[in-house]
Amino acid sequence: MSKNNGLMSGGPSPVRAKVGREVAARLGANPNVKRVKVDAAQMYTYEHFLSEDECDTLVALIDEKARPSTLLAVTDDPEYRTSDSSDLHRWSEEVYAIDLRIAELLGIPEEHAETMQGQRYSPGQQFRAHCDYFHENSHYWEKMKESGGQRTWTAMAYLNQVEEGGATWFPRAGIRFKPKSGMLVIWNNMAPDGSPNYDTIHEGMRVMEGTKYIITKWFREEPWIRGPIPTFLAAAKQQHTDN
Ligand SMILES: O=C(O)CCC(=O)C(=O)O
Ligand SMILES: [Fe+2]
Repeated sequence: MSKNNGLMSGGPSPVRAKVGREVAARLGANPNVKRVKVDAAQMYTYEHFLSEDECDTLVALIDEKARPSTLLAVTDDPEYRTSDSSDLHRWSEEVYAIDLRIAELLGIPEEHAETMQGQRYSPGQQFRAHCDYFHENSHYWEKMKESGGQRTWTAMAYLNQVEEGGATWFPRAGIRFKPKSGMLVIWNNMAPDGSPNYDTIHEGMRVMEGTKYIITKWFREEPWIRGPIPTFLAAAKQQHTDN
């Protein structure tokens, strides 16, 4: 029986189950990565994954391009997601380098990742409880299927310390992360059998004081980028792999 909220978000999948095992094995072998002690989901942290300089650069890029955040799901609650988002320029030197590092850390091809998104929360702003995976009975699923299918893993990094509030809370898994500059939190949105894991439901809690900045990267089960990546970047990628 898949663990979901009764809405039947999706069933088991051998492909997603395999990604779950492979990424977990890779993260488990990395001495910088800590497994979070929860049973309900595969969840990890990597402290100081981003340097202070990288965090500052990303904060500036988010400020440059911020627009009100959007939602795929329909909700009557105007307070559901009140943050600002910004789609970071994937092929810019700074963003691409971080993109690659995250993909290599997880061992998922970079092409499977959506464009990195930045989020900014001012005091009073929040992102209420939600799951990152797509509901496969929803109106948007057909479209998502064409662009890489289900979201499997999430990697999210805090770019600054927040004076008060703004923790990421997983109420069913029973864990809460306080924003810590440069820390990456990684989790598998799928259960071991590859079905959506409702226990990964989480909330970006209301910021009380200060501004919260994060980046989020969602990985799909299939390539999200269909075309070839720009050739000058392919060269950069080669160099990166050689180092
Ligand atoms: O702001 C947070 O702590 C969580 C953000 C989040 O869940 C998301 O962007 O999907
Ligand atoms: Fe989320």
